[in-house]
Amino acid sequence: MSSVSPIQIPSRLPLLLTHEGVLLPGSTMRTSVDSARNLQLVRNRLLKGTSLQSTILGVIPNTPDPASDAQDLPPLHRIGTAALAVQVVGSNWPKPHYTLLITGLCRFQIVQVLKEKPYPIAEVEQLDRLEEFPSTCKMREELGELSEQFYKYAVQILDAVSLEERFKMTIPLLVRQIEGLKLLQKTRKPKQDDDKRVIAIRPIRRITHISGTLEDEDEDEDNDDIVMLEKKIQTSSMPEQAHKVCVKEIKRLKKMPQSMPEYALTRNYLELMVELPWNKSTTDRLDIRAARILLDNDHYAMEKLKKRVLEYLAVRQLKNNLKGPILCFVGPPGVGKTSVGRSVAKTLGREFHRIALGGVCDQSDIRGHRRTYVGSMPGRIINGLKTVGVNNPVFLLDEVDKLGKSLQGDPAAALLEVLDPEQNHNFTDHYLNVAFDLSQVLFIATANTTATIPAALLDRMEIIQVPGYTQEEKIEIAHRHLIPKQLEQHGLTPQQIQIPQVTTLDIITRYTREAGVRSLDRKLGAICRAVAVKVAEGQHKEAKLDRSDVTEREGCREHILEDEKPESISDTTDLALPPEMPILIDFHALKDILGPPMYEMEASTALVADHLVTVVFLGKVAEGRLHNATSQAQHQVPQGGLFLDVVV
Ligand SMILES: Nc1ncnc2c1ncn2[C@@H]1O[C@H](COP(=O)(O)OP(=O)(O)OP(=O)(O)O)[C@@H](O)[C@H]1O
Repeated sequence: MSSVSPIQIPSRLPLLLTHEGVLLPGSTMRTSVDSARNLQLVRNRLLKGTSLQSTILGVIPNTPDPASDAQDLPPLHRIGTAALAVQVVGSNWPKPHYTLLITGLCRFQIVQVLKEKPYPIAEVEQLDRLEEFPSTCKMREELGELSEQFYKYAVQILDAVSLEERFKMTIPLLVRQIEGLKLLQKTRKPKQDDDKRVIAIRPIRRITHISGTLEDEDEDEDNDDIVMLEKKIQTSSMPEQAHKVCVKEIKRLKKMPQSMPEYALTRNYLELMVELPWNKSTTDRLDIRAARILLDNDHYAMEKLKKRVLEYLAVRQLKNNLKGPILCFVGPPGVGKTSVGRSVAKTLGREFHRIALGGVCDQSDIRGHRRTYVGSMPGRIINGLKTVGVNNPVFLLDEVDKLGKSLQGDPAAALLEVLDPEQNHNFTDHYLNVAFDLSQVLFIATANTTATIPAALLDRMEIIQVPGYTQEEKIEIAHRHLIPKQLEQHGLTPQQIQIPQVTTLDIITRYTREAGVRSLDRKLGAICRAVAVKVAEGQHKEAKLDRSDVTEREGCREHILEDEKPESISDTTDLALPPEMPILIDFHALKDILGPPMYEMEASTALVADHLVTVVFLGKVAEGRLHNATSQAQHQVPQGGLFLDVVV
């Protein structure tokens, strides 16, 4: 018991009759005042009275005040709460109305009603010691507040004057509350990433801190991620310098509020750092004989290129860790430069990554942006390493001759550091801001011409010219590589389609004009698509001419009479017949699929058969066309004839 003498409430109290909610000692509630007696009470006691005593009211629960004061006072609840009116807010519209903010002080019991009008006044007996509430009775207040929602129980709690009795009443209510929360948790679906620890912690959190539970869960997940990230940093095999930076950054991240924009930036940075293949590499398969077979299998002709690539690989086999030259394949489009690069990666058993440099005019594309920039990210080299996941891939720098220049710097200058074997073991991307060792990466560059490659870059590379193909080479490439690839892509088999060499020659001479084979490949794709439709529809009628007929007609196709023409692929008149295999692609089928020929034989090459010496004069033409025209002319010179190629 406290030695301080208890505060006494007045022995006569004006009564405020309420029927919504129960005010318990120590709690605060807002109550609406709109009935006659209660309005009188507010006007006379609270709005007119100025002493502290005039603000103390007796709040009687469970007793509705009649609408008019002409009616008798209803039977009053025996026990009430003495309350302090803290705030009065009122309005006269649409009818007089007040809202009171009242704080419960202590219980009292009505001894006798002294007056009924204009508002009831009663003689009361104080039941609680008033000074106990703020200090020792905190528990009682909390228990009271928690059970406020249960109106009927609240009235009973109010009636329970002795502390023991009050505990007896509130404990079952608390147990019910806890059971309810447990049930709620069971019905919630557990998240996939919830581990046992999280589940074990959550029920406790819910009971102690019910509001904002979802936010807590999000925070938990984020914290778990950071713990994982920290573990990854500790176990990663990054160099010491990078490790130090990561440790510093994760310390900052832990202290940072998640709402800060820098939080996401730092997190992304650390995630990249742990993902990078600092020490992860593939083992090279350096078998020159196997490499030769693989290169020969993948590419027809290109002897010079293949020879140099094999030399390069042989030196690598003999001397590991070669700081050799960077190979740069230069040639017209579609001659297989990229494709050879891919084969080199395959022969070495390394990962392959292509970096298209065409149109790149900002040096941060190569070297990344500093982290202070909004939307900063690493450059293409570091991105490529993250994609392949090893530190010794084959990087194909495609189209180095198409690098641009702008106010944002010269990307070619940034490439100098990447390609220099003396410097690239310390390559520093602006985003990472720590050195990454690129010395294990095998760089191969491709270009269409050396004319536009910056001199400093050209100086670091060994140029290997890849010339265009002759017609014979193109026919071989088509039949060995392109047609089987197209058939496979279109789900066709050699039993369903037959493309004779003479047709291929027709495509090469009449439908394409190129040094490489890309257009040829596209035309073959178009043929395969058309045949795929026929095969799928089952509406094809076999072309009636056999292969010998085709050979006979070579050179005099234009003179075939209309009635002698074989039925073409577009003839679908006889729908009842099943398709007869294989579908032969002859000149007429070609015309149906690809349309009329785009190029006719050039006069200069058509006439060569009659002359022993042919001179081809060519003006200013593209490199690819020049080679193509000369190779066509060379092809047409009869046995024993002399071919003279004069370029003006
Ligand atoms: N000698 C060859 N043997 C087999 N296929 C070839 C040969 N030359 C080119 N090809 C095929 O031609 C296609 C185009 O080749 P690729 O993309 O490598 O050309 P490119 O020279 O890199 O062209 P660009 O300069 O436009 O990038 C590929 O499908 C490739 O397989």
